Amino acid sequence: MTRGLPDLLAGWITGQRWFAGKGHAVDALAIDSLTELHGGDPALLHLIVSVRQADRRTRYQLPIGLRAELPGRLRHALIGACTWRGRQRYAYDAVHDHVLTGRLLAGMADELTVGALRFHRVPGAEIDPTLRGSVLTAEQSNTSLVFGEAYICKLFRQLTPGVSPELEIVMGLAAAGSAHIARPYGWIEGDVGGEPTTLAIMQEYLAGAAEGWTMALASVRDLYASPPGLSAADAGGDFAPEAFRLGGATAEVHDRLAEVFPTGSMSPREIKALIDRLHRKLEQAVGAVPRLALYAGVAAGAFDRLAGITHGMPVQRVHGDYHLGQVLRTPADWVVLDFEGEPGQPLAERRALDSPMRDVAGMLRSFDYAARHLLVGHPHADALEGRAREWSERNRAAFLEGYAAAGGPLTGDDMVMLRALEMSKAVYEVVYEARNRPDWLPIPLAAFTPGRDAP
Ligand SMILES: Nc1ncnc2c1ncn2[C@@H]1O[C@H](COP(=O)(O)OP(=O)(O)O)[C@@H](O)[C@H]1O
Ligand SMILES: O=P(O)(O)O[C@H]1O[C@H](CO)[C@@H](O[C@H]2O[C@H](CO)[C@@H](O)[C@H](O)[C@H]2O)[C@H](O)[C@H]1O
Repeated sequence: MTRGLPDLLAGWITGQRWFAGKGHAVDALAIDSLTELHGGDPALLHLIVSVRQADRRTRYQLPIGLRAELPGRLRHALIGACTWRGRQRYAYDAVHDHVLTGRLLAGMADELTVGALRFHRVPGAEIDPTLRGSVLTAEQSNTSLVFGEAYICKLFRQLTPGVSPELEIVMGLAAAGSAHIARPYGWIEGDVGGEPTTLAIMQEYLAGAAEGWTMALASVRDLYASPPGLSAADAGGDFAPEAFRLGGATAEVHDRLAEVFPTGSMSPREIKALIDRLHRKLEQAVGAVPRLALYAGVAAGAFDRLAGITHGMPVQRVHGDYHLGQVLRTPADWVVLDFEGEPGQPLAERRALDSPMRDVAGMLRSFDYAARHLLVGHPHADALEGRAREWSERNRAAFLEGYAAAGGPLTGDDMVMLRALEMSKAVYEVVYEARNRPDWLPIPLAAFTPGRDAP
């Protein structure tokens, strides 16, 4: 059997970008399920493992390759040597081996069931099983494989039992003919904790598209390099027209989501519960990042102002983790990716109806990130601070204008909700950056400026 494999994996998993428990020791790693997707040499094992860290248990999906000899092209993916069925094998991260990832594509094309894994093809979609897969090199919470510039297949790393909100939403929006999503082709499902669970989703790969984050950064760079005194509007590469258009696309996506999925209203009692929840999350975040205590009053004030909303607020399905890295600009329009909600949150919370301001808040935060991230470690950061603020405010305003122009609601109550949710997102980001990119911590901390109201 897999003697030694759990130990090998426990040593390796903590170093992976997608590992969510950074900063805490791994007490134990157990293999919950093992499916042999391809026998022989190379072999492909599909593992679901549980990682125990103090009182928390997190499940991860690991496609593992096994070979008697490891070719040079796979050295970087090596996990270690182990014994498999009495033979010495090199275990490695199989996502880097196109010979093995082809099995996933073929599984979806042929709608196979292999052991506990069920491969699905979207009705009417044609999948070419011969395309070669390669790993997308992006800063990601998951791992995506691009097959021949035609499809992109996202393998969820951290697993939460249940159908992924992303699959649900992409299928719903595709059926409704939304122009703002990448067409779905297939998905992989397995049982986790006794529940059918989405393990991977494959969509159309938008080969020529530019990421919103990259476009925004190019614009910020242009502004920083322009002569002093030139405004963001006059410097080359102004992003505001794109921010306006993105606001419009966001309102259209919200509109479609409200059409396809249930909607509701958040009562004043539920708003009170939301205020309590936001305060609780703030306290937890201060526990995790004590420096946040200095800024917590600004966030708490914004949360408390929600009590002034006396008529309730409309709620619906939303994106949940909306930022510039989740939108792609194709020649035609903006396309929205990754409807997963905040990674690591319980599934019920990620699927719950919420204020569409949650997404508007996420994107406003992202404009601030884009403006400020080049200042991290910059020798002239203080001198550029004013320009960062100008860029951020200009693009935040343009986004809101585009949102409102396309029918997105932005009443007084919406703005109060927006401010509270923006503060809540910044609190989340403080914890996220402390764990993943400590150098970036000043970016979300700068959000807690007293009296700063959206935009
Ligand atoms: N359909 C697509 N076409 C082209 N690139 C894509 C597509 N979907 C995702 N990407 C690229 O992959 C990156 C990560 O995708 P995402 O769904 O956000 O993964 P994660 O949930 O792991 O963050 C995106 O930022 C984008 O650059
Ligand atoms: O991996 P996901 O895309 O689902 O989201 C997580 O990682 C994001 C970072 O890649 C993080 O976003 C934060 O950084 C972005 C720039 O890299 C910035 O545009 C976002 O505004 C900021 O929140 C996201 O919060 C996290 O959930």
